[in-house]
Amino acid sequence: MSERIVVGAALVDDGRLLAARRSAPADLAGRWELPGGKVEPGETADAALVRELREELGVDAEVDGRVPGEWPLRAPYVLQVWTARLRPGSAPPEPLQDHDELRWLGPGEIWDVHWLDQDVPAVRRTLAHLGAVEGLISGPGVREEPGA
Ligand SMILES: Nc1nc2c([nH]c(=O)n2[C@H]2C[C@H](O)[C@@H](COP(=O)(O)OP(=O)(O)OP(=O)(O)O)O2)c(=O)[nH]1
Repeated sequence: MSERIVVGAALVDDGRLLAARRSAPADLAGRWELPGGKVEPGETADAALVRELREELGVDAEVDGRVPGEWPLRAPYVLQVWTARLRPGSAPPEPLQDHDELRWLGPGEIWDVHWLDQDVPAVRRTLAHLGAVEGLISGPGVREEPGA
């Protein structure tokens, strides 16, 4: 079967990254991820991300660019990450669907949440990308991932 893309948002606001705690399915519930979802047939990745963020979080977001790389999830899915921001006037994110808690993580807090195992390399790469591209997130306050 050909691979199917799951898009995750590195939604950044005021130098903080949004993490979302999954409420389902049972084997993923309680673990933290980048909000997003599956790209539907005929849909572009960035359109899928804007749609998922509206459905899941109730926000009006715009996508900036893709974090280089692709991370395997349960076959046939792979995770791609795009940086995104809230449009002016957007409602603040709320856990409307798929999640039961949200956290804006500052530079020193990124590894305070229990990310899904498969998200850890994607989050690590995202931080490096955000630091390089926008000077966001990374900086003297960033603590190393435990055990990295
Ligand atoms: N959104 C998202 N999903 C992830 C991440 N990491 C990870 O393993 N996944 C998995 C969980 C799900 O099995 C799958 C994405 O499914 P989803 O439930 O978020 O997608 P969706 O909104 O399109 O859901 P659906 O109702 O159409 O199944 O990818 C991540 O960082 N973000």
